[in-house]
Amino acid sequence: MGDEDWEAEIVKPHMSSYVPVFEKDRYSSGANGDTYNRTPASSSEMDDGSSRRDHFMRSGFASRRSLGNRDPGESNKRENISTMGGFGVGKNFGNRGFSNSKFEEGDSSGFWRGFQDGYDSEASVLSRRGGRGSFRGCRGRYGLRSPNSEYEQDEGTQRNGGLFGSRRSALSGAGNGDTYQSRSGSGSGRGGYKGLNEEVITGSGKNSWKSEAEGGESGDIQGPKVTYIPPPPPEDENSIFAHYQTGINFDKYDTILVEVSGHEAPPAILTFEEANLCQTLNSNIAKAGYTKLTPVQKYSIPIILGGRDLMACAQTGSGKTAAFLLPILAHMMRDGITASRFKELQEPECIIVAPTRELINQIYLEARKFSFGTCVRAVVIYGGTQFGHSIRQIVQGCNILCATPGRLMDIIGKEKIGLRQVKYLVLDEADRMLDMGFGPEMKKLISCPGMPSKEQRQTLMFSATFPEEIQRLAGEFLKSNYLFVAVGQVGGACRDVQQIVLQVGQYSKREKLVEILRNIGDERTMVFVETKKKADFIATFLCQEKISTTSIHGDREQREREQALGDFRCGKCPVLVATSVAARGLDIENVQHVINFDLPSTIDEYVHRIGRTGRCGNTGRAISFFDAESDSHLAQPLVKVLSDAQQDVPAWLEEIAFSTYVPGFSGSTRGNVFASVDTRKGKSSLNTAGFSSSQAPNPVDDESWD
Ligand SMILES: Nc1ncnc2c1ncn2[C@@H]1O[C@H](COP(=O)(O)OP(=O)(O)OP(=O)(O)O)[C@@H](O)[C@H]1O
Repeated sequence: MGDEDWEAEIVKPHMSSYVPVFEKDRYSSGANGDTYNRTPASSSEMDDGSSRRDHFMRSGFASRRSLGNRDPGESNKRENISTMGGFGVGKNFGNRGFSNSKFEEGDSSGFWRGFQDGYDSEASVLSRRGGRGSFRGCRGRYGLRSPNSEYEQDEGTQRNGGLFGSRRSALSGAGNGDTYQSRSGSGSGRGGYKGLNEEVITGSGKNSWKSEAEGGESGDIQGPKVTYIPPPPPEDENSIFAHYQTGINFDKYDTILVEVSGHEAPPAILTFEEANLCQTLNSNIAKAGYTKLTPVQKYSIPIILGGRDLMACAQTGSGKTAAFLLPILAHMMRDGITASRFKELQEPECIIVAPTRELINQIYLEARKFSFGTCVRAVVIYGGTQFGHSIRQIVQGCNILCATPGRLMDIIGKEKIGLRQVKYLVLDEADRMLDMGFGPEMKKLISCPGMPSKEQRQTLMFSATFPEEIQRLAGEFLKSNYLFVAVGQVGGACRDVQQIVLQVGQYSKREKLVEILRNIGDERTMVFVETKKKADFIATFLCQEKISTTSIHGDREQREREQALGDFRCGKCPVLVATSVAARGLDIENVQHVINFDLPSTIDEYVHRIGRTGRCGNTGRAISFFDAESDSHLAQPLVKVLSDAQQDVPAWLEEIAFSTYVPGFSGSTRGNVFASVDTRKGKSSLNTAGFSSSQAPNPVDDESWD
């Protein structure tokens, strides 16, 4: 089958908005590509299976402390993969996929294999390239990713920036054309490097964060100008307050154990009335359909109202957004905020940052909802949209600025935002915001001229996962007496999600996926894959199978991303194929199923992904395809997550976990199943409001896992 035939064969009868572009050039670029040699992650130091199992059991497999350990040996091994691959034998996608096989052919020799090989080749090529992305490692100690991941490719490019070097500087300085964006085309085609999950990274030198603005969004790397202007948010009250129903398990939230650590935590509140919010806020809360506080709200609201810094960790879908928005708005109302008006330089009182465009937009809509009828004006700005549009939104007035990091830094560089008035800095998905991807940007933000010091502002961090390393980094942003709220287990999966893990080899995945989706029928389903190309491929494949599907990933234009999300939300396309860009935060009504076609590289991402279902007391189901060849490093943490969420653990998964178990590592690497609670421990005082209570300080050691 020639290239033309291939293009003709992709029939899209059920595609609405999703129009993948299969450019032959893109897929034949693997001519010199090298194979990524998947390395089984079992690297136990023990030879004998039974003694390994004994040791495994003795070492307390069921205890968090042992389970959380990631094998550094494995980490090293995985780090080296790209290097190995770099000298491996190349396979050409074009030859194997297009020329020799038809799309419908068997998995082992057909397109699928060709796609995989071509894809892997490309990843290897990227990771080998000199200068920018020459060596890829794990995300510090807490970010193992397979080398073929979208994230990893980006990460490799930014790695030269060093742990807290400038992501942008690192990208822009090299000046060679051998960049990710030069390959990936559409979504990042405006010339900027599309960093991590979402941002366009441009610029050069020490003031590189100014360049997106000054260079008309393309900075010093040439590319088309971004002209996309997102549609305005709904104006009618019904749409603003549209919400979905809490589920049958909403009341069970009350039984979740909550721990607050840090000194002099204010007592939790049990009702909205106790929060003493102003009438307008109360009315908005009622219109939003909130009658009862969720646990994270019960604890966080009084803490924030009391002016304290906060790090809060609560399960996915349990209302963290309102937990910070409501008290911030209450403060603003109480302090008598001045109504926004047109000014060239706006000085917002609150800045909220989140890692992805869709998520920050969602937070903005929530802020707009809760501030309805007040003089507080929320504004959202994010990459992939016309820069001038962002500026126009801001100059009209801005009390709460919701932004993705890249666009925020650019707008600050353009001097449209002054930071002197900032009283609240919120990092949603804070562990993501502080990791090596966005950490440098966040550090720059807090050291920008005018930004009040941490003593003078209130800093709030929220996530469902909080690795210990990240908690330690967070200290730089927070006052030393910050409070730590842990609802349930830090990093634990939501119990309302039924988790099923199936052992499926990579060449059987498509067939299994179709089988499952046919059984599911029209129920909304998110299918997660590891790479952008695979997202395109699987979406196309499903459409060809007559399953209405759309896709979202970082190579799609922002317009397409929003259209895809819209089509999924309204049910026009009940299947959304997504990369990690959609793993965190997205709150979409009626997502009944999450399918991990590819498991993510870290257990945290798994927790976030499956949290797209089973939200707000509703139930959901997550099915994960576990490929023993590539996913064995996840076996241990997966067993832990499953058992802690009281899910069935397949015997075969336990076996793999046994066989890959390596004793003797302390629980502090990113492979941890969970971070412990508050890394400061020893200052712990549990809540006094009825869930559990203990004033006894805990020693700072691994025992804090329990
Ligand atoms: N007290 C409440 N009563 C009813 N619904 C609520 C309440 N609090 C939040 N919700 C709703 O629950 C849903 C999930 O909330 P939210 O998106 O804030 O969760 P989250 O904890 O931030 O999740 P994630 O970890 O995935 O980001 C939203 O639709 C929100 O409007």
